[in-house]
Order: sequence, then C-alpha cells, then structure tokens
Amino acid sequence: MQLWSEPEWLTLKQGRLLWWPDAFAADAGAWQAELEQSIPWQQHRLMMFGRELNEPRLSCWMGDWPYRYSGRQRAPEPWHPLVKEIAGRLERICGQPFDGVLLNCYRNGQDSMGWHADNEPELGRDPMIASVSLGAGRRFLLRHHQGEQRELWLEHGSLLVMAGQMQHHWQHALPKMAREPNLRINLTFRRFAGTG
Ligand SMILES: O=C(O)CCC(=O)C(=O)O
Ligand SMILES: [Fe+2]
Repeated sequence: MQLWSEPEWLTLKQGRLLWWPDAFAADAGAWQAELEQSIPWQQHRLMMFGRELNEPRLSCWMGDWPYRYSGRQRAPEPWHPLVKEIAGRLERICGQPFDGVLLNCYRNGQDSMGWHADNEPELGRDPMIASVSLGAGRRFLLRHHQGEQRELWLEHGSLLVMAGQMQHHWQHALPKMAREPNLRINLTFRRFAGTG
C-alpha cells in the first residue's frame, strides 16, 4: 500500500506542472498555525474600472527584492525563518533556489484571485513558480490562450509547480467558493532572474 504520493510531472500544451498533493502533509498543520499568527498580513488595494477596491485577500511580499505589479512597487518583508526553511525544501525538490515569495491569505471562500499569469519581467523567460497550499482546499483553474481549461484541487499540504512556458501561454485563477467558511494560506515562491 502506498501511503504517500510521489511528485508527478504533468505535460500540458506549452507548459509543465509538477503536481504533488501531499508533499507537505506531515508539516502542513504546524506551518499553517505559525504563518496565520506571525506573518504581517496586509490588506492591499487594487484599481478596477477606475475605482480603488480592497483586494479580495490579504497578502505579504517577502524576500530579497521588491515586487512590482499593476504599476506599484512593494518593498519586501524580511524572511520569516519558517518561510526560509520552506524555500530550502522547495529548492531541493525543484533543483533551483527561490529568493522571493508572495504569501496570500484567503480568509474564507469569498476571497479569491482573478485570472493572471506570473509573467513579470523580473522573473525572466519561463519562470518556475512553486506554490504551497495550507488550510482549506480550493479549486485552481488554468486556461490556455486558445481555450483549453484545466482544474486542480489544491489541498492542505500540497505542492504545485508551474514550469516551462506556462506563464506565457496559460493564465490561472483561484475562484470564489461561496460556501467555504475556512481560511487558506498559499505561498508562491519565485526567483528573480538576475540571481542564482
Ligand atoms: O492562491 C493560489 O493558489 C494562487 C496564487 C497565485 O496565483 C499567485 O500568488 O500568483
Ligand atoms: Fe499566480
């Protein structure tokens, strides 16, 4: 009987995913409890149709370099020791270092993230994005620019790595799940293209 799943590479049209549902199952509860308490979660604002709105989630940018998106720049928070440790685990799995991470806190199923690609120029061509999920399981949607769609279930302790040309040909989103009462934390690790 196999108790622990193995990481599996899924090949998509113009992209690759490493999918490992219980990668961190043994640590996920402790990680969630600590990060919920000790990350300086912030409510950021976004511009939508000419109006400023609260982002439908809390977040925190951490690492070695500032994060630019939607024309704004965020200074990084210093590495939290546990987040640094997780970055080290991911480096061994993915075979490359990570020097920045966006932490997202979805307070319940009303929180979400819209369609986007992680294609900031800082990340360079074909970036590897390693995403760790803690807490409530949520749907994760992928869509290719020619129409193909995929859906994954991101559960507590899972790892999803987007690699290859994913960020150039696919977008991803975390839709609302109205009846989900529980919190989810997600960490998406990235690497600044000028380093490592
Ligand atoms: O919460 C998630 O699983 C997705 C987060 C994401 O796409 C991002 O931070 O760029
Ligand atoms: Fe993303």
